[in-house]
Amino acid sequence: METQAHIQLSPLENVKKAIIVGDPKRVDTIKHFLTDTKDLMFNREYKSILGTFEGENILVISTGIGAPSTAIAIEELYNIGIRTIIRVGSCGAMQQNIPLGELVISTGVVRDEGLTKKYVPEDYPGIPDPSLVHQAKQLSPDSHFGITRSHDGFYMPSNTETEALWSNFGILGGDMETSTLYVLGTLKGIKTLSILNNVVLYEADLNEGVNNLVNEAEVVANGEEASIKLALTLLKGESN
Ligand SMILES: O=P(O)(O)O[C@H]1O[C@H](CO)[C@@H](O)[C@H]1O
Ligand SMILES: O=c1cc[nH]c(=O)[nH]1
Repeated sequence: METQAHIQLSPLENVKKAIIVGDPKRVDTIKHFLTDTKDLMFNREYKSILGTFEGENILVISTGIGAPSTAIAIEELYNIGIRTIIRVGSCGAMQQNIPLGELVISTGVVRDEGLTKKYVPEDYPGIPDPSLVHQAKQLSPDSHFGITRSHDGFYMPSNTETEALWSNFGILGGDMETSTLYVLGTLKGIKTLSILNNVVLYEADLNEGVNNLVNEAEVVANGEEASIKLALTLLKGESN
């Protein structure tokens, strides 16, 4: 198989599981949790490494921000033989009871972006692999499980109103890649899950306990670490 145009990878022997992240810097963070690591490629927004977690080979790659670059990554990961993908991402909370650094695990997603509508009609659901959700609930019962929303416009003037609308329907948090992962995953037969670390409180829910910036950074970093450990443990248990 030819090297894939954007991720610049070819099939890797005995590598069928991947973690995707938006931010290329998070690839380096995850590297600390792996052994036998090898830097692979860094082309455009796609930075990749290979490593081992408790005997399991794991590919880690960044997608950049948003649906189009994520779809390219997923298509090309599929082409090189990846069949389970967990997103280790960040989100903004859409409920006031979700503190910074707590995990939101998406059990379904509102497809409020443009790209997946070009693949399937709007009525098509965005859902993860049910067995990964089940295992995540057992491993991390205190995480927030529920529906999330993926969007295209981080700085849209209408964001406050749009988020209030979806918050009233019980949506837990927002990111920009989960819907792409879930829709393409279902279409292609890739097992998927999205684990999101909350980095932004909903509305003005800033309480005094987390008002200190240093403390906030630490709490968010702890959440990121928890999301990485959960993803790696889930991938290790996967029989794919
Ligand atoms: O932290 P990552 O994984 O990039 O995820 C979130 O952060 C970015 C926005 O700042 C978007 O990509 C959003 O989905
Ligand atoms: O508020 C946020 C934070 C991260 N990602 C988003 O899409 N929104």
